[in-house]
Amino acid sequence: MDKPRVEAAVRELLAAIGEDPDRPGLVGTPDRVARACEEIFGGMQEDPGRYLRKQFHEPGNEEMVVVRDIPFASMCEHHVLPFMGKASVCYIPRDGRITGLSKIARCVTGYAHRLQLQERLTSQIADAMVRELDPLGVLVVVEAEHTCMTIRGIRTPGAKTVTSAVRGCLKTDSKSRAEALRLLGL
Ligand SMILES: Nc1nc2c(ncn2[C@@H]2O[C@H](COP(=O)(O)OP(=O)(O)OP(=O)(O)O)[C@@H](O)[C@H]2O)c(=O)[nH]1
Ligand SMILES: [Zn+2]
Repeated sequence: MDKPRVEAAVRELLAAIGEDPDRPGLVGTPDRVARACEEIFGGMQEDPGRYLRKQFHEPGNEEMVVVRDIPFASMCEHHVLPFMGKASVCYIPRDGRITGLSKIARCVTGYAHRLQLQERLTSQIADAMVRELDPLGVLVVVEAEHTCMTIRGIRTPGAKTVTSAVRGCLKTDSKSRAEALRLLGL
């Protein structure tokens, strides 16, 4: 990220909305916003799938694993406003190829820290699981509230968007999928 350029843009935005960027309350704002951007968009400079490379081998284990309700905050690419919610990831390892549980949450956070669409965020998490673990199946469910729908526009606070991405046997085997959805509490 080009921090000086972000700072200049924020200063310009403040002026454009009719503010005085030099008033005492705002002098530090471009720097603060730029630092916030480094954090909020930090996932653009990394491959969040890399976290999943921390793996363990539990030979023969092909039992379902669920990490549920991982909180995240992301930014919608249409309005550059936050959308927040939780992601749940279910997978069935292939011959005991498992990853660290926290690494799944780190992967979610990494992809969330980009300008996103909820649908893309959901697919990217599922595809990273497939790429890094070659599991038998993956199901990702993301539920979020978009502030572009709550603080502006249609103004429907409480409206939730739910997206899913399904790969492998969880797509083809309805019994396994039903079990996954049960473990996800859906
Ligand atoms: N599919 C999808 N749409 C999103 C997401 N985040 C925001 N949106 C939508 O993007 C759309 C952009 O529509 P536009 O008509 O171009 O923008 P707008 O005039 O600000 O639309 P309104 O929000 O309806 O006022 C809106 O319907 C948003 O609700 C997302 O993650 N996925
Ligand atoms: Zn939006």
